[in-house]
Amino acid sequence: MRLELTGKSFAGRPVLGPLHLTVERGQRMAVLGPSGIGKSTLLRILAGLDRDFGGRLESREKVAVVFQEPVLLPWQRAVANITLPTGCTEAEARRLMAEVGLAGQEDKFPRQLSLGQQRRLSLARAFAARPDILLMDEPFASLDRETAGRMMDLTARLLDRSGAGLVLITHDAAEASGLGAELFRLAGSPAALVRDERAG
Ligand SMILES: Nc1ncnc2c1ncn2[C@@H]1O[C@H](COP(=O)(O)OP(=O)(O)OP(=O)(O)O)[C@@H](O)[C@H]1O
Repeated sequence: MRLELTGKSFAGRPVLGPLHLTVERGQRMAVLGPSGIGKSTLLRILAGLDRDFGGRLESREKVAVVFQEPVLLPWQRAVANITLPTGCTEAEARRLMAEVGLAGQEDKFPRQLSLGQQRRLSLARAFAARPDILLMDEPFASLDRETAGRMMDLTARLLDRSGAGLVLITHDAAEASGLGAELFRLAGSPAALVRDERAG
């Protein structure tokens, strides 16, 4: 996908741009930057959730989004939280649930799962959609270190296997490097995207 952003404003206040971003299958990039700089806004634009911007988004790829808070259907069991939005088979949903360590939890409702389990469920759902590009908005924030580490390993494994590309929004450069992502940083006002020097 390719974004040529000339500018993004909220109520006349410029937040982003101009900036260019391209990401393809197999390519991993992370976008860092201070709170309020526009990281989530950029991700929403890439996801096609915000079309009110100047410029052009060209995207032929299939995209899946993982938000910081798992957005699940509270009245549906875990397995249906994967099959209903993605159209994948129940067997595939169960296979993915096992892969993210949720075997045996298929018939539980989201409220019966811990936050870490809910996040793994939303990760399984994202991969069930067979995306070309996975967009993640601080998916490991507010998890304890061990759970965050396991989620990262899991994400890396699923990315390796599927060949999907990644745009990861994060505050944490170590997390981004751990996933093998090229580091970019939003900086300035309105924010531009610059390659992080640590990326080498
Ligand atoms: N729907 C909206 N209406 C008006 N202003 C908004 C809206 N969404 C975001 N903003 C503003 O745009 C700027 C960028 O917000 P954004 O959420 O993209 O930042 P962020 O870098 O993701 O921050 P954080 O790291 O804290 O999540 C902020 O100043 C925010 O207040």
